[in-house]
Parts: sequence; C-alpha cells; structure tokens
Amino acid sequence: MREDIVRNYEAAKELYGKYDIDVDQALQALEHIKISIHCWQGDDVRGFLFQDQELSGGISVTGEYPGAARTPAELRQDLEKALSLIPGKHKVNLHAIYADTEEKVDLDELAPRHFQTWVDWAKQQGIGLDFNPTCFSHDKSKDGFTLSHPDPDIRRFWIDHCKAARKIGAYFGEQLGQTCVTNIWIPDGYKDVPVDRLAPRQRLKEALDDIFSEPLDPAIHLDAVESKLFGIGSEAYVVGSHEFYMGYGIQNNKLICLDAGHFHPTEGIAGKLSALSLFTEGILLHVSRPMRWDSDHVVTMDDELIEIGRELVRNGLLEKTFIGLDFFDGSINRVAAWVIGTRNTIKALLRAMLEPTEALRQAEHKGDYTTRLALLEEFKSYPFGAVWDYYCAKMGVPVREQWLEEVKAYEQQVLVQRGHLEAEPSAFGLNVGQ
Ligand SMILES: C[C@H](O)[C@H](O)[C@@H](O)C(=O)CO
Ligand SMILES: [Mn+2]
Repeated sequence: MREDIVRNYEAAKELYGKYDIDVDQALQALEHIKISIHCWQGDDVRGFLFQDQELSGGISVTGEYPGAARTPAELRQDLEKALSLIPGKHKVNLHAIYADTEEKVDLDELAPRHFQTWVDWAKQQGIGLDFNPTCFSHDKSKDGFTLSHPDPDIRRFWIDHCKAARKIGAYFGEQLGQTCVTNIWIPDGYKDVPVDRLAPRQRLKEALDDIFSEPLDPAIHLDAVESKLFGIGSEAYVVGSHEFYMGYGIQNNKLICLDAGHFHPTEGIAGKLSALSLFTEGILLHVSRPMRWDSDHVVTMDDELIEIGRELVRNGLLEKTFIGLDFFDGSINRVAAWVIGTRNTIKALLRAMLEPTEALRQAEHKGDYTTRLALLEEFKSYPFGAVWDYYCAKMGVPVREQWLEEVKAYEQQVLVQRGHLEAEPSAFGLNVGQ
C-alpha cells in the first residue's frame, strides 16, 4: 500500500483515538455492510422483457448520455465495472423486467428459470440479489392502477405477478445463501382529488394479504412494502401512502421501505428510523436524492445522507436495516452514477462510525448542548477522508477519484461502441483520446 496513505491513516487513528474511537474496528464493521445496488440505473429503467414499453408509473428518467445497457449481458458487464470500483461485497437489486430469457413470457408467468443467468453471475461475483415485481411499464397498468385496480381480472394479474416475484426472490435467497428482500412498490393513484379514498386501499390490503398468504423462510426471503406521497399523474392521491404501509408492515411483520424521495420535499427519512425501529421487524431503505420532487438524482454526501448514516450507526440499526439505492440519471455516465452513489453511501456510514458518539451522548444527557454542537462541528473537519482512502486501498479498489480514469477508459472501450449511440463523444463532455 502507498506509504502516504498509511501515514495519513496512522495520523488519523491517533486523533480519533483521543475519543476512544477504534478506527480498525470501524473498518471491520464496514466490510460487513452490504449495499443493494439497483440494476435500473444502468439502462434508465427500461428492462429487457418489453423493450417497446415506455417507462410509466409516474417515474421518469431524463438524459441521453451514451452507453445505456441494451442486453442483460451488457448490464452485467457494466455492473461488474462498477462493483470493481466500490469497496466491499454487495448485492444487486433486480426488477422483474430484467428477466434474462428468450421466452415470450408475461409478468404473471415469470419463474426462477428466467433469472438463472443472474443467479449464476451473482454466484461468480460472490454477491447477493434482491428483487422487485415491476408494477408499471405494462399494458395492464396503463390507467395507473395495479393491485388496487377496480377490475378483479386486472387485480388478479398483478397479484399473480407479485406472487411469482416472491418465488423468484426466495430462489435467489436459497441459491445465494443470503436473504433476498423482495420489495413491492405500486404506482396506483389519482391525478385529481378522489371521492373514495378508502375503497382502493381496502382492495390493496386484500391483494397484499393474498400475495403474502404463502409463508416463506425469513432466512432466505423477506418482504418489503414501499410507500409514496405522489407521482407524476398521481399528484392528489396515492393508494399506498406512508400511513397505509406503515400500518400494514407493522401489523403483518413486513419490512417497511422508506424511499428518501417519497415524502414532502423538505421531509427527510433519517428522523423516522428510530421511531420505526421500535415497532418493525426491519427497515428497507431506498437511498435517493429528491430535488424539488422525486427526481431520483444520484446520491451525494448531503445533509440527509450524513444524517441517515448517523441514525443507523448511533442507534445500532445496521443489523435490522437493508440499505438499497434508488436513483436513475441518464444525463451522466451510468457506471459513474453507481460508483458515486454507492461510495458515498458507504462513506457516510464510515463518517458516522468515526464520530465521538459516546462523548456526544454524555454531553446531551447532561444538558451540555454547547459541547454537543462544538464537537459535532469540529468533527466535520476530522480526517475521515484519510481513513476512507486507507479502506479503499485495503479493499483493493481505487483511492479517491482514481476510479474516474477507469470509468472514462471503460466509456471509450465499451460504452461509446454500443450501437444506438451517436459517436460524437465530445458533445457529451468526454475527453476523447485521453
Ligand atoms: C424502479 C423502482 O422500483 C422505483 O423507483 C420505486 O422503488 C420507486 O421509488 C418509485 O418512485
Ligand atoms: Mn424507491
């Protein structure tokens, strides 16, 4: 390892040691944390099952950056590149529309065999898989309703799809020897203020009861339910609101998924974790970055991310929290998007582990809020970057922005060669020939 990295690390250790912060122990703990990296950043949520379907469900991807994956093999290749630049062993999160099959198969008929190549690949990579039914971008969700649809036949289709998704998730968990989380998110809602808010929620509750009626071994599979405040076209009312799923999750022992972009624009999810943790089996996070709306920007080291890291670490919630990412930006290199968002999420956890939590807690208990504020502010400039550099070097991934060179080279060698992309790379701000 480079001498300067070790020297800076040792100096940082000494500083943190003054507050009894065990840096080596923090790095050991960090190694065991798995981030669930969402496959859908790699192709702008298109998937491979229904290539002609427009993205629907009130979510949207903008940007025309070259190199979106067009096949499962390309997506895996891009994920491998990203994984090679992120410290640690993680998970990949798949949606049902990412089935890798030549068969013409609809969502309600999907089975584990349609994902066998993903399972084989995950085994090779030594990573886990998570799963999601895709209740959007389909003819049967055109009017904006799925599990709460008033038409029982359409509702049945989506119930059967979610049942199929759980079987696939359980297969992932069993094959890969690590729990797979299957997360249900539906777009159902109204553009304008409804008269009957109750009936769609009654139908959704019944549909979920049906979907979850088959018990699955929690060692290999867990269910999660994801709420939302509004989407494009469902501004006035969303059936699966936060209150709905919080109630359902608590009553039925399901993981409650908190997506950082699914609340009011100034409402964060960090502050909800301690409260929910007292009543739930576990929490699933969709770490995202809403900008003015649920825009799903790439996760940066902003106040919300720092606070999420702190809440998980300070309250010992890492054990019962599954950390997933959920953003999709088509305006920048998609591999870089994964790398930036995932490295930031891990870095925020490390940063939280290197805070003088005990000293801060004591100050707070004594009512010494001056010390609390002073320490919190001073620790913002403590050298956690030196610890991060050491961690990256130790884990065999590029230190600091060195990863960007690798992504730029990959862009030239692989991404710009992909068919549908017009090769005038300078138009996209690429440094041709460098
Ligand atoms: C594609 C994802 O499943 C989707 O983004 C969902 O998790 C969500 O957050 C919808 O807004
Ligand atoms: Mn989400």
